[in-house]
Order: sequence, then structure tokens, then C-alpha cells
Amino acid sequence: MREKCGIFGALTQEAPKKAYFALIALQHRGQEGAGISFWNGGIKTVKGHGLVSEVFKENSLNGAKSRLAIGHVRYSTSGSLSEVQPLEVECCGYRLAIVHNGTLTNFLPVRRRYEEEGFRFRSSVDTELIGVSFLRHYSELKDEFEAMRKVFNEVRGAYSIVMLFNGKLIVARDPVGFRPLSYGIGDGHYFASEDSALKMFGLETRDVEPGEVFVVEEGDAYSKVIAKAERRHCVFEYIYFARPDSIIDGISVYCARYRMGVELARESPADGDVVIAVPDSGRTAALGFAHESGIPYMEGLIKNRYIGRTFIMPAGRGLKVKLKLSPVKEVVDGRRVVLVDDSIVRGTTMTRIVKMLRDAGAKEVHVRIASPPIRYPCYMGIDIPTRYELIAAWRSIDDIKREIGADSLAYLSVEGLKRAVGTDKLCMACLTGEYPKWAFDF
Ligand SMILES: O=P(O)(O)OC[C@H]1O[C@H](OP(=O)(O)OP(=O)(O)O)[C@H](O)[C@@H]1O
Ligand SMILES: NC(=O)CC[C@H](N)C(=O)O
Ligand code: SF4
Ligand SMILES: [Mg+2]
Repeated sequence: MREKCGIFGALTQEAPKKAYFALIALQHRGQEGAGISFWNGGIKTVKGHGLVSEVFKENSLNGAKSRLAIGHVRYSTSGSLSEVQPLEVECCGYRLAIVHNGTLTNFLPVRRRYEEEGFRFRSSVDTELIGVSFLRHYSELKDEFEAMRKVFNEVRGAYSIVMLFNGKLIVARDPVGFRPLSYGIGDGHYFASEDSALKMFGLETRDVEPGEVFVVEEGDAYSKVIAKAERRHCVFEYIYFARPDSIIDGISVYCARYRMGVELARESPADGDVVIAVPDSGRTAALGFAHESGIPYMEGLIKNRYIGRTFIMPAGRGLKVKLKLSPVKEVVDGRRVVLVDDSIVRGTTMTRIVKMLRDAGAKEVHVRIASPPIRYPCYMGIDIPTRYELIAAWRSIDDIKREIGADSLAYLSVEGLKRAVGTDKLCMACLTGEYPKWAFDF
């Protein structure tokens, strides 16, 4: 599961430097490219491929004296330098820079319409269409809120965006609220994909509401909710994507993950001697499972913390998993192991780990997954492999159990997941096949 993206925007002192720090805090959301645009009477952009620390060298923001900046970390499998964000967009005599988290569902038909009118796009990324649509409507209406109202009507799908336009920040979250977006206020106005990226600035934070638009300029910040749809927050932010120390739409990611483990232990207990997690993202649910079941939690798998995206040397998938994770024999040898992870996508990680644990002496391996099986594709910003690659798309739980070589296997139910997160205002389309209406109503 890839393609998250993290966005940032601020009007404050030393805004470009703060964008840099916030992007480091959002690095988990995208590691392929990073960039910052700032305002100095016009738009200046510094961006490139790689991690934030690779793109921005010690002096690359020297001379970036500005009180207005936006930033982006990107996750995408393709894309040229021009498509690393912020993206500069021109239309109808205006220019803006935009950062975007999400994916549009009607990108191709709307883009074609613009092309038929004679507009020439400069990139192949959906983000450009949002900027073009905004500028086109702004050129007629001369009002940022009214232009964004038109964008909401025209452009469907998932988008949390920040734009740098005419010495202002224009911020919006789609009316479904697929992707998170947080607003912080203190010595200025700040926006970030997750509030955990704003904590270091000592701000009061709240969620940007679905359908809410902000126009922020020196001395003034206005916001209005200008579009309404049924709320459907991406449940995978809680299961896997977001940082555990983030609060998204009023719900702590850590607590939601912990409760997923608790619910799972209630629904599908296991006879085991020790509970171990698949690090990193499986840890919090494993703790919840252990506490609820009364089985001790131990660290049975250790993750090499330097393995990130820098590991590009070609190697067999098996060797990759062994480099990334290794078992602690003293924890698993001779024991009945309950192995907890947040999710299974293709099943490659789990198959390898089960074997690894058996090789290290585990007597039994009972796999417990703190989310329901992923069976359907996502069109709202998450690059789920095709259905053919999803291990659960057409298989029964029993077949998956055999495939991964476990002694038993259970997934959290959809109801259990809703109880754990504490709301049913969730997009769960990749689990249930029910896609939020607004995103496909075009
Ligand atoms: O079924 P698969 O296709 O093998 O993928 C599933 C694994 O991928 C994710 O973790 P990831 O390896 O991204 O790392 P993390 O948990 O350390 O963030 C997820 O948490 C599962 O562990
Ligand atoms: N992961 C994302 O949110 C991607 C944003 C945008 N669609 C892009 O490809 O750059
Ligand atoms: S389909 Fe799945 S990954 Fe995509 S937005 Fe909905 S819950 Fe999130
Ligand atoms: Mg994982």
C-alpha cells in the first residue's frame, strides 16, 4: 500500500524553515520526492527526488526569507522531476503553487474537457487539474471561496490541498474528508497532513473540516465550510498510514490501533505462550491484543531501522525480508507464538515471517490481523495492487492460512474495526467494496 503524500502550509516567521522541519515530521507519508515553495513577491520552488534531508542541503533554503510557504513529501511509483510537488500551475494569466494529498476519480474526463477547450496541461499528474480548475474559476469570479466552490463541483475524489496564490494560502479538504488535514494556530497559521507535524511549533490544533476552505493572508484568516457530503475518512490512516501520535478527525491513531488489538483478541482469541508484533506498524495492535488476552507481549522480531528506501540494490524478495526483519530465537523457540500485524496486502511479508519463526523454533504460529481482509482496489489515493495481487481478493480465510503456512489465522471484523475506531464515518471501500458516493457522482 503506497501513495500517501504529506502536505504543509504556513503563514508565519521563517515559514520555509518551518516547512522543512514539518516535512521531516511527515517523512513517513512519502519518500520519493520533497519540495517547498515560498512567496517573495512571486513563487520560488526548491524540490527534488529523495528524502527531505537529501533534497534540502544545508544551504538550499538560504535566501528563502518569507512568511509564506508550502511543502510536500511524495510517494508515487512513477513521475519525473516536474511532477514532484509543489507543482506550479498557470492558467488564465494567473500562477499558483499547489501541494496535494489524494487522487482524483474524474481526472481523465475533466482534463479532456479542458483540453477540448484548448487548455494545454504541463504535467500528467492529477494535482495540476485542481490548480487549473481553481484559476479558471477565479479568473471569472475573482473570489477564492466561490472559485473553490466550483472546484468542489467539478473535481471529484480525494484531495487535501494547500495553494500559494497571490501572497495568500488557499487551503481545502474535499467534502468527504478522505485524507487528513490539520490546522494549527499560534504565532501564525499552519496546516499539515497530521497534527503530529505541528506539535513542535507549540500550536493549538484542530482538524480542517471536510468541505472547509481557508483563505489566509497577512493579518487575516477566513474559513468557511462551503460543500457538504457524507463524511468518509480513510480507515487505513488509522490502521497503518498515519503516525500513532497523530489525532485524526478527533480520534487518536494510537488508541484506535490499540483498540483494534483489543477487539481482535475478543473476537478471535488464540492459545499461545507469547504475543509478538510485526514491526513497525503492527506493534500497537499487538500490545492491545496482549493486554486483552493476558498473554505476555515480547519483541520476537527486530527490524533493521536503516532498511528504508535506500535499499535499492537488486535482491530476491526473500533476502529483502531477512535483511529487514530477523527473529529473536530466545523469544520464539519452543513457544506457541501469536503473531499480530496490522494488515496483509500481497501476503509476501507474512509468508516469509511465519517461515522465519518456525526456523527459529516456534512450536505453533497463530496469525492475527488487526483489520479485515483487503479485497478491493482504492481509487482515492492509495496505490493498492491490482486485485490479482491481493492475497484476500478471492481466497477464503482457510486458503490464506494455508498459503502463509500458519496454524491459525483470523482477521478483525468490519464491525470490530468500527468499534475500535469509534465511528462509522469511514471509507472502508477496499475492505467492503462500497465506495463513497460523492467521489463517483460525476
Ligand atoms: O502483504 P504484504 O504485501 O507483504 O504487505 C503487508 C505489510 O506491509 C506493511 O508494512 P511495511 O512493510 O510497509 O512496513 P512497516 O510496518 O514497518 O511500516 C503492513 O504493515 C504489513 O506488514
Ligand atoms: N500520494 C498522493 O497523495 C499523490 C498526490 C498526487 N496525486 C500525485 O501523484 O502527486
Ligand atoms: S479504499 Fe481503502 S485505502 Fe482507499 S480511501 Fe478508502 S479506506 Fe482508504
Ligand atoms: Mg508492517
